[in-house]
Amino acid sequence: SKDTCEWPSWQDALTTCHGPPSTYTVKASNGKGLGLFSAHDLDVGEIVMRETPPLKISPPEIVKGSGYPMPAVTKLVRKEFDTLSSAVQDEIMSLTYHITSSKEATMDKLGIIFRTNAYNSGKDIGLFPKIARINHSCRPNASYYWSDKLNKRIVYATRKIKKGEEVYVSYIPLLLTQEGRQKLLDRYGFKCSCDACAQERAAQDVSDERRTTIQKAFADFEPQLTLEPPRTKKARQQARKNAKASLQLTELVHQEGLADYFAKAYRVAAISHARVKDWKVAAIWANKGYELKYIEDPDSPYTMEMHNLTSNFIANWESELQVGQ
Ligand SMILES: C[S@@+](CC[C@H](N)C(=O)[O-])C[C@H]1O[C@@H](n2cnc3c(N)ncnc32)[C@H](O)[C@@H]1O
Repeated sequence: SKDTCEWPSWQDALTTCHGPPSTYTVKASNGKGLGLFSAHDLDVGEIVMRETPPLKISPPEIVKGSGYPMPAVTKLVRKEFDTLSSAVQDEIMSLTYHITSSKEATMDKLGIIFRTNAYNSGKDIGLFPKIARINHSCRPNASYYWSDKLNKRIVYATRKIKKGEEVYVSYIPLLLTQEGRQKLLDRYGFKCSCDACAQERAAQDVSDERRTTIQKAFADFEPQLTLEPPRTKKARQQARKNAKASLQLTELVHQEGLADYFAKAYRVAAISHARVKDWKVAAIWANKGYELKYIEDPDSPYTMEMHNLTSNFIANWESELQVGQ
């Protein structure tokens, strides 16, 4: 029997196939080499795939200004690679890679494959040959995180994904203009042709403007995200302004479809409303943030923070209702 069964015919195959249905297929993606496609409809938070890295290294020290030293990384990777089965070795050697200079053409291809496809995974750097087939989008429909506990990288839907739709993650921070994003993607050796980058000029300008505004708003909010109540009249006025602006921020993030930043915006809205003692609205946003983060990792510090804030705000809201009775 196979480990997984092909979707959508897995139901017919149930009598002969004892593995779970496969949740994705890998096939050609227009202009992007191979890509990963969902084999069925996925809701927000549903898992696309989970993968244990067959190859992991504990990285050497970073050289200031130039990152990890390639010769040392390659040596470590080669040592681990030699212990793998030939099937896994072949899978790794079939991954795409990007050479950044003519000097690199003579270097060990394995090191370059590792650089193009590996991810930080806790204290180590790991290679995930299946996840490595996921292409980049500047408006992705999936995200991933590393679970130390499971020793797996987990890819999950951040927006609804239809059966047959390509799954995308982001390789870079997304709160940049199209030009800024392309500069970062140059390192990966491709011109991005995702939905967000392929828009016509006018729509592109609107999108650039939104991302720049969102970036600035997050930075401006950062020092004000404390639960300390405002003491002076001026500070109270500012806090009221902030509460309003936080709703505009969540709206902008939604308009731009940047699901990776939803939870961050909800946190800003929750804390900003708590500072003006609007406990009801604060509790609603904190709970929305909690639900999103719970999907990703029930035990992460962010999830815990949102859980504590939600219960805190609800308690305040309830005591306010009792006083009002
Ligand atoms: C980690 S691999 C992703 C899987 C790859 N398409 C393959 O065939 O193995 C990264 C490479 O995929 C291609 N790629 C990923 N996202 C892309 C995009 N949005 N537009 C064009 N090419 C893309 C680039 O060649 C990039 O170097």
